[in-house]
Amino acid sequence: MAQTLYDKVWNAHIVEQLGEDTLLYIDRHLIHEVTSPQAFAGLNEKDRKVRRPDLTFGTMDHSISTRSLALDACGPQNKLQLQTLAVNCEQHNIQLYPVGHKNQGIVHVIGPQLGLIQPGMTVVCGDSHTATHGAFGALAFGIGTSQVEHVLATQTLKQSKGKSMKVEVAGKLPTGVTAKDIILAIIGEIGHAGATGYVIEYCGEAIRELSMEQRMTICNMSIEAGAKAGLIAPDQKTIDYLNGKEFSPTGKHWDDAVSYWQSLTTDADATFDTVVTLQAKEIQPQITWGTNPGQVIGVNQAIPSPDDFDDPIEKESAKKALKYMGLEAGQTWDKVNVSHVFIGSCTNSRIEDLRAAAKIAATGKVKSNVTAIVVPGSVAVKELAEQEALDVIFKEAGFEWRLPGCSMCLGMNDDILQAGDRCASTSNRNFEGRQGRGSRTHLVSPEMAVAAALTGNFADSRQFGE
Ligand SMILES: CC(C)[C@H](C(=O)O)[C@@H](O)C(=O)O
Ligand code: SF4
Repeated sequence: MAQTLYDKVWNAHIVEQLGEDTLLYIDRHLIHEVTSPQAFAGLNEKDRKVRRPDLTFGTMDHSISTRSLALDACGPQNKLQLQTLAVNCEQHNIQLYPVGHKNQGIVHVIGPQLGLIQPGMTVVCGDSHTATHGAFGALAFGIGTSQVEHVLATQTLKQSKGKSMKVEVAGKLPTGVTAKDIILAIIGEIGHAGATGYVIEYCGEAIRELSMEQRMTICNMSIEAGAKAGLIAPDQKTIDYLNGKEFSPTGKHWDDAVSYWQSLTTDADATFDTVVTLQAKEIQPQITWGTNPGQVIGVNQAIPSPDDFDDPIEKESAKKALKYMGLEAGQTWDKVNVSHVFIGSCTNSRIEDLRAAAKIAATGKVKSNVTAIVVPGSVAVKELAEQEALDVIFKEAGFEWRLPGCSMCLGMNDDILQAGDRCASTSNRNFEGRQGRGSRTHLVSPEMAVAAALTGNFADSRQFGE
């Protein structure tokens, strides 16, 4: 029978069928300080060992400071959480990349960067943005803390199979429009719960043309459309990206792996439960105006009115969102001033993001009433950016250049906004209070974030030219 990529990866990992559910083998388990302590406590209580410590990798990312390497820089609670991760990894023989290690960074940035994520793998992490790794054609999804314990103990996980959705982005993307704009436009189209219960496969010319890092930006936000996971079939770009990475296979293993990876495509006659098609040429730089990622419009569109929505729930939600965001129907983006700009997060903190941002930053200065920070996704990204002197460009333009971590994406450290602050943010969530109580988040691409920093309001990044 014809199979989708999702079917192929799923079927290759079935350990046992348990009624409606399936016990899946897990190839890679990533852990961080926030969702692992209770899982380890559970194991320790029952005197269990980690079944495959060699398949488990840890990093510190959420609760760390972006100004100091000291574990106590963000207070005793954060320090305790970080130390607990270190003790657990030590005790269970798990490779940890703590603050100060050359491999440290946001969990979804370091996994791919180290070659830990390969096509056809099952990848889990106690973190909803694990979907990022689907960019490699790996079935990757976030799990809860009790499931983290289950995977640590057994290297398996009970799952129910999702429905399949094909999202095709046809044709070529206009110049100056980015992967972030594609995924925001997709979520705008299907809604923030539009893919609930589905695994999405992204395809079409515009997706094929994206680099691996751009594909990660797309898959990263699958969860923001409600999807269980997002996938992109591996191709030559995937193989080239993985070639020579620290944990990539070598020699004969590499050749065998590559021929397996090349089989990981959806069969031509396979069918999906739902198909959505977008025309790439219609996508323009996107900005969220509301408090979920589906409340998004193009930079040249005016803020909508609740009356524009027929659905009573959407109408009400728009009304509430506009109030919270302090916006008025009909307002144009050039009239919306920002107080903060955040470039970072597992969506947009990789080297290509920083290069694209720096190119625009080089053309001007951050407005004096705007606080703008750049937080690289990992130590490796930071070092590469510094080799390329991107940090110099950012600092000369008036941006702060920070240490790697999740930072202002969710403010589990001291990078927090105050009530009423308005932030152009390259992250992935814009719900009420996400970056601090009462703060207002607008999700944008790195290019659009820099454009907002330089003008003090939202502006079309394409006007900054080549
Ligand atoms: C802290 C963690 C559990 C959380 C997640 O699962 O996504 C965080 O990474 C986030 O982005 O909100
Ligand atoms: S960068 Fe943001 S979205 Fe990504 S893992 Fe960290 S907190 Fe979650």
